[in-house]
Amino acid sequence: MDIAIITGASSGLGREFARHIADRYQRLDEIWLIARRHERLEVLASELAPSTHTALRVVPLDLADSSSYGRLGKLLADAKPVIRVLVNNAGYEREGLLRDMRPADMLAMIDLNVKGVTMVNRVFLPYMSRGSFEIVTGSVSAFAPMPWQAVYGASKAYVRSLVFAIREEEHPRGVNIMLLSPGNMDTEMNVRGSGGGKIGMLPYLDLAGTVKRSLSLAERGCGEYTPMTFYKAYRLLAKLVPSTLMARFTRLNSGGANGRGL
Ligand SMILES: NC(=O)C1=CN([C@@H]2O[C@H](COP(=O)(O)OP(=O)(O)OC[C@H]3O[C@@H](n4cnc5c(N)ncnc54)[C@H](OP(=O)(O)O)[C@@H]3O)[C@@H](O)[C@H]2O)C=CC1
Ligand SMILES: CC(=O)[C@H](N)C(=O)O
Repeated sequence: MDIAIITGASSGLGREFARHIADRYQRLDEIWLIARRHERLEVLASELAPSTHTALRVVPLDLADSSSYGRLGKLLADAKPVIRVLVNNAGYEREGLLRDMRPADMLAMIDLNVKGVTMVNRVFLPYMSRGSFEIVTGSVSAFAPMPWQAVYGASKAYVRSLVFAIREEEHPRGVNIMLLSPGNMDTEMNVRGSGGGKIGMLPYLDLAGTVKRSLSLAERGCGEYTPMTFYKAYRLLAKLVPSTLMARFTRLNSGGANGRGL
């Protein structure tokens, strides 16, 4: 049985990936939609069902919760699928001065963006084989230290390092892993116009275009995709300039520039 799996499918970028995957890979036997909000996933599955022959499986799980990995392992052991497409996308973001942040928010970012993204790989990679590919959603926030997004940025820097390492591990057996590093997207996490910092004034990506291009690049074996010239230039700048200076630059563009600090 050939399947695709999308984490964080209940909204934003993940939901867009689910729509495009259902349309683009009509020969899949199943698409598994994972997130916490069960009803949202059911609505998406019923929206997609009329236009695809692929079965849609709703898998409501909290990927920050360690017990979920065992439950996924059991599902996989029962179904014994070949995972053709994996979109490891679920993520959580809260901003603020680290010394003022709610510990629960900080832990939620670490538990999902670091532990969850890692364990999704551990659980699913053994079921991928030659020709399969994975897209992992990082962020431009990984390129340089981000005051007011210190934990989030660091969690995405972890993702970036993890992806490039396991990409090499998987390359010999023909499984491609691609890091997608988006800039601003108008989703529940980052509703356009809602933030106080200057980061919200930076360009927003087109979700459909980002998803289409990500899928075609990952199919072709690409390792890294940062949409938009603006964010590609920022990636290059962050490579050339020392991190301590970059952090000063990113502070001026963050919530801190407005004294927001949440
Ligand atoms: N929006 C932006 O500007 C940017 C976003 N990103 C990254 O893009 C990815 C997608 O985010 P985006 O679509 O923007 O935001 P959304 O908030 O719209 O989507 C986040 C998704 O992750 C799911 N999720 C959150 N917590 C958990 C959890 N504990 N277990 C399982 N699923 C969870 C949510 O579903 P549910 O609540 O139902 O569990 C939802 O489906 C994230 O990794 C984010 O960090 C990167 C750069 C910029
Ligand atoms: C560009 C951003 O700061 C965004 N909020 C993100 O999630 O990385």
